[in-house]
Amino acid sequence: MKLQTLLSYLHDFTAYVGENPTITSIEMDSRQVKKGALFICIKGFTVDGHDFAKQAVENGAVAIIAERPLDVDVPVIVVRDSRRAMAVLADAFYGQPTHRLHLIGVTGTNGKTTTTHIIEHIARKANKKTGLIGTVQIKIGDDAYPTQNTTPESLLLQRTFKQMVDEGVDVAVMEVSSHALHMGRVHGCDYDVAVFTNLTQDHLDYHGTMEEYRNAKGLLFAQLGNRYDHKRPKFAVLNNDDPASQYYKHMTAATVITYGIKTDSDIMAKRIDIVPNGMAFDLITPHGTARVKTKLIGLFNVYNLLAAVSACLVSRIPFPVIVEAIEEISGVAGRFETVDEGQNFTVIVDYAHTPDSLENVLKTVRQFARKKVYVVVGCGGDRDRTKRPLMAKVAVKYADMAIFTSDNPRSEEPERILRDMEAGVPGERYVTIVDRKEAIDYAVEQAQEGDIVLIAGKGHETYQIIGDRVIEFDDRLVAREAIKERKKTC
Ligand SMILES: CC(=O)N[C@H]1[C@@H](OP(=O)(O)OP(=O)(O)OC[C@H]2O[C@@H](n3ccc(=O)[nH]c3=O)[C@H](O)[C@@H]2O)O[C@H](CO)[C@@H](O)[C@@H]1O[C@H](C)C(=O)N[C@@H](C)C(=O)N[C@H](CCC(=O)O)C(=O)O
Ligand SMILES: Nc1ncnc2c1ncn2[C@@H]1O[C@H](COP(=O)(O)OP(=O)(O)OP(=O)(O)O)[C@@H](O)[C@H]1O
Repeated sequence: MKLQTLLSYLHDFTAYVGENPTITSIEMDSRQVKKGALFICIKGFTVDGHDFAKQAVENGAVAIIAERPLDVDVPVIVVRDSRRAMAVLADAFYGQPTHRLHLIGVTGTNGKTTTTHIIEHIARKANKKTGLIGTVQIKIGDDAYPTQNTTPESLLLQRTFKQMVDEGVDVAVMEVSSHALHMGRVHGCDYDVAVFTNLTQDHLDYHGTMEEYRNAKGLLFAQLGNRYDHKRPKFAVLNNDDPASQYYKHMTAATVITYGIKTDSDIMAKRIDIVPNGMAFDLITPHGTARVKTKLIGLFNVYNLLAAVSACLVSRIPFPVIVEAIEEISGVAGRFETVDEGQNFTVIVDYAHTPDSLENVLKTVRQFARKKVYVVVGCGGDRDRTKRPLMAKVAVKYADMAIFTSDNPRSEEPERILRDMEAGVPGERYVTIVDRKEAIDYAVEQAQEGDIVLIAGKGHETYQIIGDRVIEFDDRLVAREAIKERKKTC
């Protein structure tokens, strides 16, 4: 594609005089640049891409997008916000792939991964070829690819959508983080359905206030009428039991479909019961009503199921197919995943890493706990500090024994993170063990017949970030080993 053609998609840049080279690729990392590339300088959080423009040119870049003029021998196009410009250019360069996909975006503090996996499962049951983008992985059909972010940067995102189109995907479902919405990573995406799960405290280190956080999520539902933004969705699927939905309802131009348990909604769950190995509830929709049984556990998962059902119904998946699919779905990796080595107590690994998700998961554990509940929990470093005392409070409130430990301390001193947690529970009973493996071992050693050990915070993750080291660490494997060890010594 010619540079000038590509630039015609941008409406906010400083015109340049010079050559009109053919662009054969777009890159944001100078190390990936090959001959013919358009290099986009992104001001990062750790380094500034503008500093790598010369290296990009040496590697073959034929034009540069930047936020300021640069002294290089190729055309430099100056834009106000290169991250947002990148999203528009990537969308154009890859042939606006989301126009050719049925795209479902899921946002909310908790439940994005679970809801997207349920939607993927239902769509597959309806014989659709699916694509999935989220925290755990990127999937195209049965092929899985690792990913770093919940919502990737726009270049990877649009490249992935293009691959999905090429491989015949019909339904693409993705998690849309508030960071991605705020940074413009999803600009250019043409959503058919936008889903909201819930809004509770998280990411205030980035967004500052709950209002800003709510507004960032709202961008998924808004029609801002600006070519930089993603198109408005056709349907907005909103959790009627969450107050933030009222705000999104008023700001969206999409057709609103609501779901809920407490508030009268288009799609509802009633008569929710805990049954052996799962739950049963009446699923009430405009397309039919059925008593469904699911292997998923916890009221929060009823919400996730309702969100997914609503998205699938507006995506014209038949009700009977949805019901059949729900009954089959087992859990999502690291979400309420049990570790079973035949021991006489229960060990659950869960990704709960916000006060609200920890509370939900502990309430669920409490519902079926016959004896003591142990929780092993920590908080991430370099992330929202205000969550720490709140998570400690929740742990102490619902568990018989809370064991505070390290999550991913990143560049922070682990002891300092733990002190922040402890500040939330003065005078309460808890144990602090900095080393996560030792903390898990301790909980497993303490557990007696019928007890439940919940290991919270890292779920599916297979690593731990301590300082600048990324070490192999999987709560499920560590717990499994601890249980085996315990059995040997018993
Ligand atoms: C704060 C943030 O969003 N950071 C993201 C960002 O990293 P960064 O800005 O630090 O990038 P950088 O490393 O400083 O580099 C700046 C630029 O210089 C370029 N560069 C760098 C070195 C070089 O030699 N040459 C070169 O060209 C880089 O390619 C980049 O374009 O760009 C990276 C590449 O795309 C992202 O992986 C990274 O996300 C990190 C991992 C992250 O944790 N982000 C969080 C805040 C986030 O986005 N989270 C949300 C949701 C989480 C949730 O819901 O729980 C998410 O969607 O993941
Ligand atoms: N609807 C929900 N409401 C509250 N808590 C939930 C809900 N669904 C899941 N959870 C809890 O939150 C944890 C994370 O769930 P999930 O991975 O589906 O959310 P997420 O939005 O993708 O999180 P993240 O963006 O941080 O990856 C689960 O392990 C569970 O404890």
